[in-house]
Amino acid sequence: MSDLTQLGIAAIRDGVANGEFKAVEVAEAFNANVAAASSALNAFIVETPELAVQAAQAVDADRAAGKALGSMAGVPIGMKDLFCTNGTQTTAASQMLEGFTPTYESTVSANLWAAGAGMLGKLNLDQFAMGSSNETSYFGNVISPWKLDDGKDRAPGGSSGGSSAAISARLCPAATGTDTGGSIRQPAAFTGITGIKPTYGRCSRWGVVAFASSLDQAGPMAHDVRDCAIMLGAMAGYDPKDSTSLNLSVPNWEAALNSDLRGKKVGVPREYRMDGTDADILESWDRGIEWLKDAGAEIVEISLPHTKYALPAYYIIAPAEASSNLARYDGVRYGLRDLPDGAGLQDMYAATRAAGFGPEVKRRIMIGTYVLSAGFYDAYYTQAQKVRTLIARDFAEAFTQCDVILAPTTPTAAFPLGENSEDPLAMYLNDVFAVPASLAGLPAMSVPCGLNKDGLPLGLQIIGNQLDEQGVLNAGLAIEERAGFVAQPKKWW
Ligand SMILES: NC(=O)C[C@H](N)C(=O)O
Repeated sequence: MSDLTQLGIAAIRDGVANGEFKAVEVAEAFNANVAAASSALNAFIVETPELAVQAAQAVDADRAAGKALGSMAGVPIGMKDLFCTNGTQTTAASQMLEGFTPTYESTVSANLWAAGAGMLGKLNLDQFAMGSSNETSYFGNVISPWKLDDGKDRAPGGSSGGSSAAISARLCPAATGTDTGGSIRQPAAFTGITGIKPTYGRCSRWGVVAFASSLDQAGPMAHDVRDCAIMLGAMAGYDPKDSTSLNLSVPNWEAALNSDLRGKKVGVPREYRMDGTDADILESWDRGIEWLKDAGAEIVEISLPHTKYALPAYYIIAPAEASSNLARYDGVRYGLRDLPDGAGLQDMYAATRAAGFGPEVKRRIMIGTYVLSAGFYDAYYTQAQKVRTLIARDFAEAFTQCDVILAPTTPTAAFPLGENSEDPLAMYLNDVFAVPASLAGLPAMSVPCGLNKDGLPLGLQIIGNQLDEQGVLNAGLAIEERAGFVAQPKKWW
């Protein structure tokens, strides 16, 4: 194989296991790509080439000794900088945590290392995972490798934009993401890669910097459905350290992949045909419906009547939880401390939080504090929780009529950087198709389905019932096989 960085997880794992190439060669090839793209794409906050090589050496040694290899053996990955990594700086892309080096490892990253993966570095993201374009990062925005002739820099999506950019530019074959309201799916759609948010509770949140704890879920981002199935299998599993972790065994999703959808019903939600959605996206949705029919599925129209309330409910619940979670950054325990001369404790809190949080994080803390305040709690927070229940019920009802749901991932393709940054509502609208599944805790995936008329990637979303990652992956595979998406960004970095 001439260019090892063109390979995904399955091909690397198999090639290392068969002795076609060494894990160290793979790590070095990706390290070289990371180094070459460092300043142009800004996808990594910290690069750890030595850790990638060390993990690969251990895999090569195990293979030479005839030991059994893990499901991710020899695969170097990028780690979203929201996962605590023992001994490597973890910042959540904030000034607040700049220089914070955890003394413990998140459960998900520990699971990946135990499966034989190695770390290429910590990936950039929107600050505290709040954003849809990566422009809220304290370390500067990631630039999507996808460029058009207009020469404009485009958003790689967010919040997992370092992950999406790095995978599509072949700086890593896969990366972790987290998804609170679209943060895996929207960046995957913007960059022509695949990403799945599993059922809430599948992956432990222990050691993941908290944003909105009732919504936050980790998941894999990779080139294709098989790679996502493999990596999710390595990430997931019961963890007594996370009280919302599901005490269930992890299915072998890869072994059960099957794109034959005969006997399956695919729901197409009427309410997702929304004004403001690009014509290209609506066309790709129609094509997706035809592909799933071709795979043997029966298409049924379904109704998710409370869809239009999902976005407002999300932008109440997520900030409410964020305002509570982020109260811990007080300058006392860890992270930044700003202490003006002669100041007291209150002044220290205020100065620390004023300096350490960026504008979007402050906006959400203020919204969250407002909707939780005594006079407004019932009017906003309680109402939003009721809406959340109705949305979950809509899905439960829909899944009596279909097995999986097909929808667009985003209303538009990747937008130029700066285009939405002055208008938070326009930015939030990007999440319109993603947040309903988040509020209901359902598994949902984005699969690339083609390019729009300008040449930018588009994604289709598959939403499944609770715990039915397999159904989501199988429908995703049926789309992937028919879309034949092989486009890559033209290399300019
Ligand atoms: N964190 C996420 O899932 C991204 C979403 N756009 C948000 O800003 O909340």
